[in-house]
Amino acid sequence: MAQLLATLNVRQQLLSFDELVPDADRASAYTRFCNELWTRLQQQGVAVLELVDDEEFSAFASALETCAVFFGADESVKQGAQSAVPGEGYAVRPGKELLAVRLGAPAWGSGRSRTQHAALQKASSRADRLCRGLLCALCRSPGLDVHSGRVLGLLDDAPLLGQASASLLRCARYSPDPHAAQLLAFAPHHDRGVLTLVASAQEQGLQVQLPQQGQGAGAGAGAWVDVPLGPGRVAVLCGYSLSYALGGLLQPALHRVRPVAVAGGGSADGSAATAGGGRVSLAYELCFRPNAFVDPAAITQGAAEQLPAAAAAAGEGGAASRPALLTCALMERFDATHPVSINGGVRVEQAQPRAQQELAARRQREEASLVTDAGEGDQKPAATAAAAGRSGAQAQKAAGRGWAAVANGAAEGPQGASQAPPSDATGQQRRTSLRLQQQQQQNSRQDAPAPALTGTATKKPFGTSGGSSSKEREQQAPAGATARHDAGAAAANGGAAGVSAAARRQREDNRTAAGDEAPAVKRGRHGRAPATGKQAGSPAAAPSALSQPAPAGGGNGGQAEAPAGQWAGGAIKIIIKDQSGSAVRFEVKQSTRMGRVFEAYCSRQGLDIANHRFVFNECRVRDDMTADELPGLQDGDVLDCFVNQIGN
Ligand SMILES: O=C(O)CCC(=O)C(=O)O
Ligand SMILES: [Fe+2]
Repeated sequence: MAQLLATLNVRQQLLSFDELVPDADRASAYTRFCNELWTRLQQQGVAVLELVDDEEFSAFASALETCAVFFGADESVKQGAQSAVPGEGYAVRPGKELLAVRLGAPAWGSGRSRTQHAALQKASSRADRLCRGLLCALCRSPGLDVHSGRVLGLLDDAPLLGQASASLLRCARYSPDPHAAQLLAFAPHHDRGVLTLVASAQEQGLQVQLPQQGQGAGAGAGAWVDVPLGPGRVAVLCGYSLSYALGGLLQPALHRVRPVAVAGGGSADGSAATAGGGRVSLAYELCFRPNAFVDPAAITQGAAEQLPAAAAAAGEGGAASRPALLTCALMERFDATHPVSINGGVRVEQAQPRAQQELAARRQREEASLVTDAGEGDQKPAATAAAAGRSGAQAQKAAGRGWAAVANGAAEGPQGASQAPPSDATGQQRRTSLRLQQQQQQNSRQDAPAPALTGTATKKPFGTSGGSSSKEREQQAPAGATARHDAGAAAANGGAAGVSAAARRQREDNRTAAGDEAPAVKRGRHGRAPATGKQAGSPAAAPSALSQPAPAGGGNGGQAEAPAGQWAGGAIKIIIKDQSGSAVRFEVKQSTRMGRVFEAYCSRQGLDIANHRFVFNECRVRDDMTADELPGLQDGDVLDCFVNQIGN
């Protein structure tokens, strides 16, 4: 079968390699494997591994069965799969159900749930081992040729003793509903992690878009192709974190899931793999640990000779222009450049009644001292506009926060890594190209029936896909935005929380000014709303002016950057926007603790604050920060509110 030619036999060429004395033949077979893997990821965005007859696949197969049984169980069993570990648990999303498990996390539920948890842990552990082997192979490939420790050293130790790993196994059952078949089951997205392994008993469903940028871009660029799965096969996809770490030498794979008709009817054949109907899949996402220091320049230093040219071809300036970042800051960057969750806009369940009451009382007390007003925002996701319009200097400021975290002692860096804050001189160019890429991706999402992956890795084997499907609609992926999913976010961002915990401030500001009517939010340069004349160090910025309504759209002469003394007058207005574009405006003083603003915002919007995070200049804003601690915050600036979703 043609597809088999495109698969890589892992048993012979990867897993057994390290166990055997590498004679010359084996060594060259291994080198070929490494090269094939690298080339496929570069040219196709995906490699399909053949695990047939390999006991490795049995863990995946039994985990797929376990998932099918779980998804076929009644609600009480599913609701029992709740966990205190961030990002874990069971969730229902449009067109699918999801179950997420973190390697090393304590079991949830009891009885059968525990057995299921154990089976999923076992599959995670196998997948983790496989991912590490593949990562090692990529580093050893002639195409890259860097010491594998530079990348493997950014992962957490596995298994961790009594701790949940940053890596995550995400199980999905897609709806067997024929109406849902009109929609994409998983909208196009990048995975945020390092590598993702996908397994499914069904051959069809997963599709990848052939790279449009970088060395891999060639014939058929931008076309959607089927990734043939089924028993014994595992797809390997490059995630955002690896792409960043390698300075863009590999592009993150844009992939999606088309719904496929899978007959229900349970386990008449003795297999539960189709219980209840619908395609079942496993996606193991290997992630860097939250406090790892990802330094693309250090990682790719001295790599294969063709890399400088490849980096230039990657269109984003290569490793040199990618600042070294902690994983948690990298994840904020991911969120800011992938503002739309593929399951976006899902309101999370309300908190428990008692906790809710307490929260409400506290909010009432605090809200009395905050002025808010709702405004109509433009419908473009704020982070996209901000990311696209930000200057290199601003991006550098944002990157600098990663360094601040290092100073707080939460970070580690590879030996010999440069300790100077990196520059981001081409940030603007990179973001522009990113936006272009996103637009191109969006444009090409209407492709219809895709060719399957075939051929060898040494040539670009794919033709363009023809036609377009008017039936196909994407779920919740507005124009201009590349969708993301939030797997791994909680764990990775947990590092940010850890960084912040020590520094909680007690000084709070007390009262802010009286309310005013919300003007429509307009963005000026750098994605900012026009500054008003009463602030930003203008002569009018006197304390007495604080109790006056802010003139809407008043000018400061188009000044993009406020003078350093902008806080001298005391307060500015900021805007918080959610992913739908609706905006709420707040007036804050220098010493206002941002947590209070977020609580007031969530209270007003009926949101559970525990499930939301706030981002300014691509970096998460911690609750304990005061307004003047947000570098560059000016009157009219927009903070984005994102939903932390469970397991996807
Ligand atoms: O179900 C699949 O085939 C892929 C799922 C996926 O892309 C993900 O979980 O990130
Ligand atoms: Fe994915």
